[in-house]
Amino acid sequence: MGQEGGGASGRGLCHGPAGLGDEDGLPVASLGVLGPWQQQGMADSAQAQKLVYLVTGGCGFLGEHVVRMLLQQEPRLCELRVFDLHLGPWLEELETGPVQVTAIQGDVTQAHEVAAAVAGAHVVIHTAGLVDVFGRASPETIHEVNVQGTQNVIEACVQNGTRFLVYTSSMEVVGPNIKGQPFYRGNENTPYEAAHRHPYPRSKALAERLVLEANGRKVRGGLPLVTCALRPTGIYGEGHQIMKDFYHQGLRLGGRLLRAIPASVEHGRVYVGNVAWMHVLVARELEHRAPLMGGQVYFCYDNSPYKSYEDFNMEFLGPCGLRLVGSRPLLPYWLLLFLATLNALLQWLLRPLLLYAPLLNPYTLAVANTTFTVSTDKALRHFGYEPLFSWEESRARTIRWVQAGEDSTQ
Ligand SMILES: NC(=O)c1ccc[n+]([C@@H]2O[C@H](COP(=O)([O-])OP(=O)(O)OC[C@H]3O[C@@H](n4cnc5c(N)ncnc54)[C@H](O)[C@@H]3O)[C@@H](O)[C@H]2O)c1
Ligand SMILES: CC(C)CCC[C@@H](C)[C@H]1CC[C@H]2[C@@H]3[C@H](O)C=C4C[C@@H](O)CC[C@]4(C)[C@H]3CC[C@]12C
Repeated sequence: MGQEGGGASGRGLCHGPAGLGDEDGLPVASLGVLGPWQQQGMADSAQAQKLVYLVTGGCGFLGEHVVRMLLQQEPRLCELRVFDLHLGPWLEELETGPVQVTAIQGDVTQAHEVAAAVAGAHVVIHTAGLVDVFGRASPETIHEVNVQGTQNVIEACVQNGTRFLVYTSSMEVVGPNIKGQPFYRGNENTPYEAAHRHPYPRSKALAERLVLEANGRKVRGGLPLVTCALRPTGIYGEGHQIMKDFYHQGLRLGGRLLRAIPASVEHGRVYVGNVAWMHVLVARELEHRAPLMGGQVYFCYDNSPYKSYEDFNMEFLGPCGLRLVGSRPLLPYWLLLFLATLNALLQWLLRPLLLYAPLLNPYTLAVANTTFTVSTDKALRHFGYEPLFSWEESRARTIRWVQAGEDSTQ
């Protein structure tokens, strides 16, 4: 991918918020996008292309879906900036088209890099984050990326006159909490004691609070910032690495996975395409419904069935040839907890020598073993959200992706 110095190219075509100028300083690469079908859609639209969007973490699992969804579903898009620590090779596949796609390699912990990327953007969708519940990164690093990174994004919006900020939060901002209390098909108003010890949910909760408290702050030019936060449950779909890990583990075990969690424990899941669609809709509607939506949180939901983590995975892994052995957990809970604790101890002991970060640890066991599901229509009431993909389609797409055996989401 070619890289350019200086400000993001293509901005001359789009007008920044309140006519603010751009800043220089980041390595960027401009990529035209949109297939012919999308271009047709644009031609049909009477709306002028004028908006500049920035997606942080745009090369991650969710971020890539948000980027592709914006290109398909946001006809007013003029420039789409994709900001990530690691730019994905798939960006290169995007062809020249009416929307300018600008790839920006940058780090959210570096305030000047974020400010340069935000300059001239109308809307920021902040999905970048360090998703680590396995002890791969230090608590300090998780805090720096998730909390300081989010603060940098907010300040960049304020400095640059960018008025609309959508933050990808997480269900873990609420729970499961350290007491392992169930949250059964709750909504945004369901009382629940949100108490965290783990660095990841703690960082997401702090970052979410920063975003919500920033709602109403005056940005450059004097208008108020409008923010909101989306809280996905466990996301699945094309690009979901943990699903692939379970698939390969099952293949290694001769086509079997061993049940560890009771089937009665419900774990909330949502299809990545619907999460992306919800981000696009929120970003679009924030301007018109600022008094209603500003400072609000929304769980991300769709029609995926309520099941245990393992039973849900079998909806995809079953058709790929795997079998879940046991109608009840094959190991007693106390033994699983012992193994999880042993893993944590080994991680700590081995840390000076190597990184030992298995999927099973006391925290992941608690999350998988505690009912946490949502049932709400807040997003429908506030901004007309309905899932774009049915459960059948979400399932079929995910199965196709697991079977394809590649890492691309397409
Ligand atoms: N995966 C889930 O089930 C889930 C559920 C709820 C919420 N979320 C949230 O959704 C967001 C995206 O998660 P994901 O599952 O796509 O994770 P991911 O790791 O696939 O994507 C995160 C992206 O952020 C980028 N990033 C990390 N540190 C960065 C930095 N310092 N500067 C710039 N970019 C950086 C990564 O390179 C990556 O591309 C995260 O904020 C996460 O907390 C994820
Ligand atoms: C006990 C073992 C059999 C299974 C271990 C599974 C474990 C790795 C899974 C279970 C639940 C998963 C989390 C859940 O889906 C929701 C989220 C929220 C999101 O913000 C980040 C990812 C995360 C924590 C999932 C990580 C993997 C978990 C813990």
